[in-house]
Amino acid sequence: QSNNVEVEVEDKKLEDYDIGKPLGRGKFGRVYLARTKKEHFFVALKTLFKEQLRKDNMAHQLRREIEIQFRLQHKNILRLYDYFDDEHRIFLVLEYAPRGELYEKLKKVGRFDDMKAATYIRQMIAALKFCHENNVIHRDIKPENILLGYHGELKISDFGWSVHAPSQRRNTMCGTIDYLPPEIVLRQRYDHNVDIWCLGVLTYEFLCGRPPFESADMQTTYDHITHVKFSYPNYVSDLAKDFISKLLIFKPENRMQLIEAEKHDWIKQFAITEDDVNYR
Ligand SMILES: CC(C)NC(=O)[C@H]1CCC[C@H]1Nc1nc(Nc2ccc(C(=O)N(C)C3CCN(C)CC3)cc2)ncc1C(F)(F)F
Repeated sequence: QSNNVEVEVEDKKLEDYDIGKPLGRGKFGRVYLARTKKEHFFVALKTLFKEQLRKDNMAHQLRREIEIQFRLQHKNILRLYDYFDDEHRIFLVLEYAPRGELYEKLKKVGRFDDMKAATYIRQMIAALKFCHENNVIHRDIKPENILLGYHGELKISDFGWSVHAPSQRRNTMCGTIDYLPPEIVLRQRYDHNVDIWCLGVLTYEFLCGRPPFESADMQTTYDHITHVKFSYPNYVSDLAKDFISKLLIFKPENRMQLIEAEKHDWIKQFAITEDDVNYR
């Protein structure tokens, strides 16, 4: 007969961790470097105040972030290992990204060259393909949501805005509108192609140090987005322009799909893959 082995999965709790230095502040709470007492495994501990979440009506969004990030396991998607709560706070046990925030790097150097940008974009394509295969739209791709792993590899995070495709955004937007595609600005139905548009905006920002539709006031930004009105600085290579112009297309169904994007010459010529790096 089968000997039913009781697998004892102990739920992690706050006392299972040594709390280290604060890594910074997230949208809804502080983030600390932490380490499991038993395995000495480093994690990022994100603390969220229940009162704050309730006031900002963000509990459903947090539930969705937990459900999605807990399930999606991919090397370019920041892992959510566990979550638990106490009387006033919710704790997310997230993957620690040792090389920090990508937008810090971008701000420090101003803009990336073709090789750096294409290497990051190739990893973003892999992560988005995985999300879309799992019927998840991220909807909030931007440099602020990208962290860097031990080897400098890209890790997207912050699935707070992600949903299952297709959907209609309910919550009001917070933060920058630079990354919004026309169909969301015009409050129409949208699908996974919103992430393709954001990939174009992200590529442009990597190469130029600012997003393509950025302007002094929101109304002008809206108009530039809905008319797809943008121009390239003269240092942007022809291959990069060709790549971006196939993503920033008004009609969602006319945008280049991820399987074509990963085979585009700009990626093939400039992206550095692991095989290029690992010596035979
Ligand atoms: C995606 C989301 C929108 N972003 C966030 O949540 C942010 C909000 C706070 C920090 C970050 N969250 C995370 N950060 C890390 N690693 C990390 C971050 C910053 C540094 C760093 O450069 N400093 C401390 C430097 C050290 C030097 N001084 C000068 C500046 C700060 C080094 C490593 N791993 C996991 C997370 C996560 F996501 F799991 F919580």
